[in-house]
Amino acid sequence: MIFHRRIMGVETEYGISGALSPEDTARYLFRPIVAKYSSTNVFAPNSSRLYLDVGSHPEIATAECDDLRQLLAHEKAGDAMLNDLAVQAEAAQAAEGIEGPIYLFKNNVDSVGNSYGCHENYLIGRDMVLKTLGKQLLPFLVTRQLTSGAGMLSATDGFLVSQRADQVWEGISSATTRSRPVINTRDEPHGDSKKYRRMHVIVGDSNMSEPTFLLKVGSTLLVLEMLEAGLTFPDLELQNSILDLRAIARDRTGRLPLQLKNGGTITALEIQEIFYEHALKWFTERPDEGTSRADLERVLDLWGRTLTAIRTQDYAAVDTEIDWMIKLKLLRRYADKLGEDHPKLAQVDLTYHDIRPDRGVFHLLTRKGLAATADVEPEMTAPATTRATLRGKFLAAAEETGTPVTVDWTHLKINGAESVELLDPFSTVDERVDELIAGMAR
Ligand SMILES: Nc1ncnc2c1ncn2[C@@H]1O[C@H](COP(=O)(O)OP(=O)(O)OP(=O)(O)O)[C@@H](O)[C@H]1O
Ligand SMILES: [Mg+2]
Repeated sequence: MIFHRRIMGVETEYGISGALSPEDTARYLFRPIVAKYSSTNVFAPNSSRLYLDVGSHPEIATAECDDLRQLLAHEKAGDAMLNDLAVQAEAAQAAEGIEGPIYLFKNNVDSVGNSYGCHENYLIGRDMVLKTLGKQLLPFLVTRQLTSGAGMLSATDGFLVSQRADQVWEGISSATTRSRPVINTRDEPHGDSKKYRRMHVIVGDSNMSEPTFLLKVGSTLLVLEMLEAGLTFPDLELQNSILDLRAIARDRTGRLPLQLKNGGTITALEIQEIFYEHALKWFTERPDEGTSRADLERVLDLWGRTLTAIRTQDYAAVDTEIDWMIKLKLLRRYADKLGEDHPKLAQVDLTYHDIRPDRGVFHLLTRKGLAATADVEPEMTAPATTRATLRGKFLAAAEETGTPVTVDWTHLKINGAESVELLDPFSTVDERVDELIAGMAR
């Protein structure tokens, strides 16, 4: 089965810091949520999930989206919601005499080396053997950091293209996400398990740059479609994906030879170029469904320009669009002024990811025209084109009528009554939900 219109969602974990310990800061952050819902694990009005997992990293999992731009709008809504909570928490702390800013970082590694994720979820058909698909996808995902990494200064190895490259330990695994595979095959479809699977990609970096986010997810959507369509690719299986992942992060030229399983070598840049060339052709054949042609065209355009920039080692054509190149350029400016070893560089590396619009370095670069945007506004209402709209309506009605309810990705329930199960993430109408809502109004 080929999903031209595909359900997808992105989970983003944020780093937190403030005057208090991360645990205490997170407690302040979630105070308004706990006051309203008596829980730190809730669904927001736009149908996304907001929660505090172990390790005090606030997380937003976007609602089910079926369009690339919509997904970015929901991802941005996550930033906006958490930023609001941080502003409130700062005020609450100040009122209690605890002075100092609260920072939320959309990055993937903290100053002591703990890592937290940005997971992508893609719906695929039950007929796909996830292990086989994963094997074909792995070379793409291992090398995708060249276009989509967020970049970081490592204490020992200089500038790395990706934050997550050193944090992933396995290729494909069904164990918990804590073993950090590139692809997690845990069978939790959040939908009809006879029809669907949910592919859980763990290897990506969180992106500050909107064009980079669109390229990261958009290129993956195109590659997934091509694999579902059974297009034949050369055998790109790598002998040692995880070592390669680390090596690629350290090689901005993309030219390091990687060992192929079936003999011979290939470079990361060549792997991306193969997928890109196939995608160009696929784009002319695929039906115009799901993400718009205009948006996919932009993805392909940026993908091609980025690969050219890496091939020529002249980043100028994309260094306002690709996260790691935007950051590298900025760090070089500081290094020229202050020297390579100046502590300010690590601080800039971190504050690049500060989500506060009036303070974060990335946002500053945007205002100066040094980082491009995709002109997408945060979306505070549920996606109208997926199951998320049903959850959104249900939550809105519950709020309006003061009805206590419990929801998750596949269930809507008025407390004390039977729950309604929504197994089709593509479905936007359901009489049972209408009845539940009508029942509330009575
Ligand atoms: N059928 C589906 N196919 C693809 N993605 C889906 C589907 N249903 C839900 N999603 C998305 O999957 C994500 C699930 O996020 P959540 O944080 O709850 O992940 P999880 O892997 O189930 O749990 P956890 O992070 O707690 O381990 C959301 O972004 C959601 O939009
Ligand atoms: Mg999650």
